Amino acid sequence: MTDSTEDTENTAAGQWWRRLSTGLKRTSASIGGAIADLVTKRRLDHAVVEELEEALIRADLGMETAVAIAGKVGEGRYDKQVTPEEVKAILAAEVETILAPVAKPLVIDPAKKPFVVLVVGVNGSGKTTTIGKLAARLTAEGRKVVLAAGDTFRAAAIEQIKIWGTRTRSPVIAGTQGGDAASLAFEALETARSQDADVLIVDTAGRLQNKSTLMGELEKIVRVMRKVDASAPHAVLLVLDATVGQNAMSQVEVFTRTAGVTGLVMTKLDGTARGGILVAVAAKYGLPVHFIGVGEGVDDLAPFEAKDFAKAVAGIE
Ligand SMILES: Nc1nc2c(ncn2[C@@H]2O[C@H](COP(=O)(O)OP(=O)(O)OP(=O)(O)O)[C@@H](O)[C@H]2O)c(=O)[nH]1
Repeated sequence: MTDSTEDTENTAAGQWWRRLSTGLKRTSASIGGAIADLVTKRRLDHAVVEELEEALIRADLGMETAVAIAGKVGEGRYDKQVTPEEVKAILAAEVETILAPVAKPLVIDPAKKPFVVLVVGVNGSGKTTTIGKLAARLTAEGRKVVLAAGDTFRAAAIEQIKIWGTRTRSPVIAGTQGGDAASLAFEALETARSQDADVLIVDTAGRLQNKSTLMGELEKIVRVMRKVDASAPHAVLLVLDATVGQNAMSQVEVFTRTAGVTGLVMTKLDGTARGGILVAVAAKYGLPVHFIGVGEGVDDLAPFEAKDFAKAVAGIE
């Protein structure tokens, strides 16, 4: 590796770190503020540990995780003066331990051509934006991507996908609003195959209010695509909006049952003080987390990295 490549990589990594830590400011400020308030002037005691537990629960890390982490902070430190930095370091280490096993890249198997990625999630969770960002990333890596505007429920979603298609020079297979999503997915897979595409990304509607319709529609999309490729879809990504907090848990439950989710993307971590929800989801479900989103821009989606995320949540610079 030449020096200049190394520089570029360092800069890119540095830029992402800034985006991530800025994006997670609301979460880290809430936790960090609580830690500073709690331990700056007091020796560690039961009450401090309990208050820390509460701060972690408020940041949506989940009851069990919050209790476990606060317990770790207390271990062997009662009646001692600890610094906020020490507590943040323990917090980051514990969060990293929980997240490391789930931080897994989305691996595009070149033997599957096209590699079919089905994207599911409730309305407004950020599916379409994530698909656009993902298409940008994959095309930048030299892959040929085709997009399927399978959220036929909303005209705006179809338009949005088309814009991303133009931006990333990816063909978009789109029907009309109210059209049949499954036949669109079928047509998209045939087209992607005939165009020798590497990846097909399929958007879907996410009307959670009617679970049986949702289930029926997703099952139909899968069934129909399997007529073209019996192994499709090769990845089913569930897009979760971090701002919904604990509600994300029930979404994971519904979609894993109905859509055979293989991995998660968590968006809008920049818009909430409760980014700890990612930790709670990881601790409970153990599903791979592939990407996180910290903004609306094309560069605001990055592969999920446990150590960086843990440091950002704890507010370590
Ligand atoms: N701040 C922030 N906004 C995001 C992020 N990801 C998506 N958004 C915004 O969230 C809104 C909803 O995103 P969409 O991509 O339209 O969501 P969707 O799940 O496709 O929604 P439907 O088309 O209604 O199913 C848009 O305004 C996006 O710009 C993120 O990581 N951070």
